[in-house]
Amino acid sequence: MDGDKFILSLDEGTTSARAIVFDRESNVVGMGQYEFPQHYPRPGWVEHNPEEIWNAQFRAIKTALERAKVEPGQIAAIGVTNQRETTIVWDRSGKPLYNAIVWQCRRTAEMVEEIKREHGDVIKEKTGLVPDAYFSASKLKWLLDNVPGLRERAERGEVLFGTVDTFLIYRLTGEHVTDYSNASRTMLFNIKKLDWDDELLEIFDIPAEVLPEVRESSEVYGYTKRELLGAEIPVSGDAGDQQAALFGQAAFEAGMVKATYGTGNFILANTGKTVRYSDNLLTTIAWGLKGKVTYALEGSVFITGAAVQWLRDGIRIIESAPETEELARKLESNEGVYFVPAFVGLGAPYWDQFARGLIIGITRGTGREHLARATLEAIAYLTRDVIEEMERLVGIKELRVDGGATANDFLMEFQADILGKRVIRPVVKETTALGAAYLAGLAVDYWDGMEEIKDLWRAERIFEPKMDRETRERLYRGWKEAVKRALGWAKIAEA
Ligand SMILES: Nc1ncnc2c1ncn2[C@@H]1O[C@H](COP(=O)(O)OP(=O)(O)O)[C@@H](O)[C@H]1O
Ligand SMILES: O=P(O)(O)OC[C@H](O)CO
Repeated sequence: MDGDKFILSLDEGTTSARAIVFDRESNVVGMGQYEFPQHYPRPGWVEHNPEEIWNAQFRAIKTALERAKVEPGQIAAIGVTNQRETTIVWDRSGKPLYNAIVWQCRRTAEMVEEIKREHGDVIKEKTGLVPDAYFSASKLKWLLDNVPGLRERAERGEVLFGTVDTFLIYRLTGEHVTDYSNASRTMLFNIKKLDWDDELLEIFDIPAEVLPEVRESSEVYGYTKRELLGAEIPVSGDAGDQQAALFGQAAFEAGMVKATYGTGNFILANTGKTVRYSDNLLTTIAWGLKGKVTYALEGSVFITGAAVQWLRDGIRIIESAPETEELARKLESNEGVYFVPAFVGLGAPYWDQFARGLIIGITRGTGREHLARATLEAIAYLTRDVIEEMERLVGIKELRVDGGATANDFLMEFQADILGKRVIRPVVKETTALGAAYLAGLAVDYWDGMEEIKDLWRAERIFEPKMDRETRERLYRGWKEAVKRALGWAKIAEA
């Protein structure tokens, strides 16, 4: 292929939209990133304005191209990856009909509790998901039931639904599509039959007219409208951000595991062609590629890096996230202080919508450094909770890590210690964007195949576990006790 061509990856996350230009060796050639506002109309509700997402994303594209000194005509393909589950409805002109309901939003928690009682088993069997307000189905039902006139318009075929990938691809190309990995997070998609499921559509009362077409994660969906960038570029990669990160880590074989440390932590284990079920983990589609679907087990931890943000912006005991490392290293141990950051309930493996945060073990000598250390340790414990559960089903040798908080060496060392496993940090930290770039590039033969991609992956640093087993287990027992005390708290407090 042409030597001076590049791949543009759009990584639309929960708090910011990024665009990255990659070259054939998977180097970052240019990047743009813009935050967009978070809207909290009521306690526990989280929304984004789709126009604000689009504007941030489009500006990021422009900035990335400028910084890379690359013309749109030099882009061989575009890949899209996104915060998952977040639900948008728009009309055929591309105009949003309500704010996006974000994956973190809890407005449908009660609705889901009710649906779960009657249909929990069938939902788990067909979608691989644990019924929770986290997924798109209840959010879409809420919109159809609460936005005046929306259901009638939807039944007339005037309304399009999608996760953020679908919205962006619609704006870029005019095509109404999603990929298997994103569809598998809606709670409306049958992950074995690989199709939207009539029974689930009935349970959630969703008219099929609103649904996008589901495609593989690596194929040409359409071409960018000329008026946007002055070129018609193939959009040919689409995957949910966590699945894209698994791909970007070149975790192509069954048993390979990655953890992404961002706002939350998302731990995914490739299970190959096998659909594996676990009571407390999600079964999800990793990607659809060249006629084959790869599955994964996932543990979604809702709040990890967000707890570090809370130290900074909430109780303001630090000025920047990296400061937590310096503070944590001032102590030899947590001295019995634990922090369970269950701000929005707990996800995997506890799935308790009513858990709330707690800090326990405080004495007169407790200071900032204890809180900083307890926050970082909590991230590692929450990750171990998921890995323990995964190990019942798949053998795990080591953990590949990525995401903003992996810059914290104390956290990485403690993670290796508390897992008793190697933790491997790759050279390219932008694994999510890279995964989407790979998917896009493979579809247009920019890269030859998975073998070439595997060879591009490089470890930057390996963290070996150093803690003795007894200490590790003693500390972890303390964590489990702290979690027990956080469970169901919202209900207790209400009563
Ligand atoms: N050095 C650090 N130590 C601990 N946490 C960090 C550090 N740097 C960033 N973080 C946390 O990582 C998160 C940002 O990571 P990022 O991958 O950009 O997340 P997202 O894509 O979810 O917005 C923030 O929540 C931030 O608090
Ligand atoms: O925006 P991120 O990177 O925190 O990812 C969010 C997840 O996709 C939610 O499922």
